[in-house]
Amino acid sequence: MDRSSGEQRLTETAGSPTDGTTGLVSDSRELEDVSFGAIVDGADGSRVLWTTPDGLEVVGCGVAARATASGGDRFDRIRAQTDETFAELDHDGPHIARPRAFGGVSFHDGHEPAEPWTGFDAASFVVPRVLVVRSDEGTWLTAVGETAEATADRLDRWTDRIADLPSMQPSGTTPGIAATHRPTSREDWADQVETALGRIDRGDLTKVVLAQSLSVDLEEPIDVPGILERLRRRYPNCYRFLIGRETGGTFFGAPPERLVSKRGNSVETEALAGSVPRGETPEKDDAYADEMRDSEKVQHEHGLVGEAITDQLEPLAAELTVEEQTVKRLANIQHLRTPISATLEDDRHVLELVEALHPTPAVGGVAPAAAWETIRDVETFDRGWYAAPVGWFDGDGDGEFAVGLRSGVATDQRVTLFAGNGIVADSDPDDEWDEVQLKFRPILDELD
Ligand SMILES: C=C(O[C@H]1C=CC=C(C(=O)O)[C@@H]1O)C(=O)O
Repeated sequence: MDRSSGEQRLTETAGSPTDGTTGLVSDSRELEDVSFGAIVDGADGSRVLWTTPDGLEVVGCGVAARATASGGDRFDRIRAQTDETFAELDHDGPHIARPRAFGGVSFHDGHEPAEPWTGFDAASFVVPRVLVVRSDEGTWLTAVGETAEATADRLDRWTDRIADLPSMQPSGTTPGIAATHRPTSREDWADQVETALGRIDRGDLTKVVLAQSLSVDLEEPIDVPGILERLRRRYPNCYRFLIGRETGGTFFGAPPERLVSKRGNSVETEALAGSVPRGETPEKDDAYADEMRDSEKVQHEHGLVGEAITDQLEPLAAELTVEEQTVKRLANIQHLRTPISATLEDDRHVLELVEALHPTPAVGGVAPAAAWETIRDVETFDRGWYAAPVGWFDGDGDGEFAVGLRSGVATDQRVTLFAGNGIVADSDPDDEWDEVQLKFRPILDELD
């Protein structure tokens, strides 16, 4: 371990990240099992964690290459930078352990990083210097450096550091809540929903997702890896992510919703919209689920999401399948879910699909421009990276993105949480308020 500072921190600061014009070398080594929480917990500087409901887990530390962009062409600009990085990157190791770029984009393309989003540009990805990947193909350590020697040296140092870490990381204790602040009061919310309903009534739009933020002052510094470990146990069928910046905060969450995954020409996505609580007994649980399935309002709200996704994918797909609707049950809430898969007509980068799909009406609305305008007009906080794509891609343009929901951005002793709900013609402000509060719960419950 690097103990030069006197602390047992895993720093990865040597050298400056490449801008894509100098080549990189990466190499991998198989590891015994290791606590991913302990790696992230011990890391200083840039760190990422990504886990999927189907069992892929990745942590990354340091920055071998970085791509940032803002404005309407941010996706193209990220691609241009990372295409160059990956073209110059020579990987020696199994495919599962290949270097990947992790990051995300902001909900609005005009985003400017300001508190609590300091450090989070409108689009930003890093290829970490060190990656640890766990899947059914084993656990692998990958190091990335400017030369074969630097990479081999990094691989040796990190093998030793990781061997010193505990193989089980305690999942920690809650930090305690000192105070909460709501930029959106109940009255503000009722007004915002009424404004949206007025626009829906006028025919400007049919659906808009309105959101709220909730700032929480903590009694102790937050332990984000510990919270994510506890969320793993309580929400096993959700993604989990953490994006920590050298300066600025840590964005993290446990989203239930896949935006898109792409491997070769196979694409998987889903419509996830419509919410009811869990029942206290199996009978009440089923009754809520039936109520959601039978609700014309919820089916309308859900159907708009499926239609928008298929409209976006159809021009790119040789084949498109909309599967049967199901109910996705999480520990505290149930959602309507329709899986959608496609075979692409031509070779595409996953970022092209992300750009085409974001924002789906599960977080934006229909028509998109009118929904966007309504969100900008009525919301009283900065969405930042909330409800926006977060995930990874590789040098082949394959990758996976979740929607950054059930999420928050943390700085030392403050965390700002976000949650929203779809508003359609029959929405009632009080019911919508209650559903939004349910969506704060996954992280809020881990704070106190
Ligand atoms: C906007 C959120 O949830 C979306 C995903 C599932 C169900 C939703 C709903 O019922 O409105 C939302 O579309 C959020 O969690 O902040």
